[in-house]
Amino acid sequence: MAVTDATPDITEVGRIIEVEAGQMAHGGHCVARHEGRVVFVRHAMPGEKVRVALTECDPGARFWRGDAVEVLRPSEFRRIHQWKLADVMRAHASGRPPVGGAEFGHIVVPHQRRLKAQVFRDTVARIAGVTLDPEVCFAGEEDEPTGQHWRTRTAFAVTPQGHIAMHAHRSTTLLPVRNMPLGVPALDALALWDWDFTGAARVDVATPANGSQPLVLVTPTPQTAADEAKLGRLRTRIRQTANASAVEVSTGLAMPGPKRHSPVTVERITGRTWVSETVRTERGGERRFRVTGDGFWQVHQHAPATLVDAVLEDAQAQPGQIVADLYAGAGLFSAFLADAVGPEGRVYSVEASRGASKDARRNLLGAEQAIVLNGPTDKVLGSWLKHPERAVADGGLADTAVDTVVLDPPRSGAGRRAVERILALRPGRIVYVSCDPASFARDLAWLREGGYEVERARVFDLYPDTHHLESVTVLRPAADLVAAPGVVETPAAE
Ligand SMILES: C[S@@+](CC[C@H](N)C(=O)[O-])C[C@H]1O[C@@H](n2cnc3c(N)ncnc32)[C@H](O)[C@@H]1O
Repeated sequence: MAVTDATPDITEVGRIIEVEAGQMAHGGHCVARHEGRVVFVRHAMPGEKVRVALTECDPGARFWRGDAVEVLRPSEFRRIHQWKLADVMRAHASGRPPVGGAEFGHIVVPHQRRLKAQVFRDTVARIAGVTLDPEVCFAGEEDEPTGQHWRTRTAFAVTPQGHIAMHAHRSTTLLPVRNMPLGVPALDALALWDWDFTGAARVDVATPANGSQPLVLVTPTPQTAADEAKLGRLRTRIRQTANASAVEVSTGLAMPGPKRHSPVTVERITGRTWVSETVRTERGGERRFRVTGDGFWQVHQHAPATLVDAVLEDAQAQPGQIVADLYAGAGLFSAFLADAVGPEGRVYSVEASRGASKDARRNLLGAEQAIVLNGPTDKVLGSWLKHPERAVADGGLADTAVDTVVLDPPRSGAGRRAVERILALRPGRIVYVSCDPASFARDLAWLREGGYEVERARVFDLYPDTHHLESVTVLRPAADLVAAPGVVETPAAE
């Protein structure tokens, strides 16, 4: 059943064209041409000949979009999509769109990784003007996993009838779901498809990788939030269902603040408003973290340990050094970096979200060398540059230099101002963790203009069956570097 909330204002949607799929591009689509026009084709693979159902095809548009719904000449790396609702072939045959979020499910996993590395290389070369040859890594120990059962964080929309659902790609169409194969098994065990979420707009689920108590966080619709009787009914239904559940589960309401950017308030219904995560690393030992309901946590069950090991390896933090961990969330990297620099060193854990900084303070308890600074990165760095003498007790640098900057910004990247301020600190090493190759490439171009060069780049497949990728790149002042193998200048796009 598809619940369509809006009809796109496009002509000829659904028309079938035949194309040869070209390179995989950032965003998860192959670039193809039809009668001189570029068509972005999802669910295809480079080199395949496919029939495409157009999903956006305004006659005046520079490019169109479509889904490959029939394969005339398949790639040797194609497989049958393992998630029926996300499989475009079966969806098309039953007259509905596929759910978004598993657009690489038709590709065998090792080839998904090759394509992600190629997308990273192409995007960085086009935007930053440098060709990086990244090492390709993945999370966990499987050599050739199915690509499923890895998500510990999942967000669902809610239909007007109160059922959890997912959106079709670039659409307001809601598709109710009865399983979520990318989720860890604990997600299916909750059977959220049988809960009644009437009055809710969104449901966020955290199913911790260590198997501890999951948390279901329900965001009411604005109408429900404004009506105490409706909100009360939603609360009661959630409490009764959670209490009757075979699985012990925490539940809460995520209440938006009065203004658009006000922080969300998490109200407990059952259990607790946070989850516990355990991160077992090779380089830094094991630590436990507390993450409040709406706070950021890496999505893949093995991502926290994988990224901590990568950051520790690349940062090479030494006892007594000063490290700035920017966009630090609940203090994941800060905690391990604090152990690496020891009591003589210092780690500044800089994070904009108040809730995440509160978690970071708890997670870093006992590490006197870790200083949590709550505020936007560019503002914190701006105040360091303006008042370099400010005392450590006041969040300042006390006239000391920053040895290493680790940054892990959101999808939009760090942006010009933050990059300029990182450059002004002149760290000996910058470790850039990114989940978006385009914003990373834009920031990288500025870092290179500022005199830094890439020493090493790695692409991590932390989002199997999707087009998303994570990268970890180390930069050092160009003067300190002998040209790294596999880094080649390419002309940047205008
Ligand atoms: C990709 S997450 C990384 C969190 C952490 N490094 C981890 O791995 O758990 C990005 C974090 O940046 C925070 N953030 C977003 N904009 C920010 C800004 N301008 N300054 C500081 N933190 C910001 C978000 O709240 C989020 O916690």
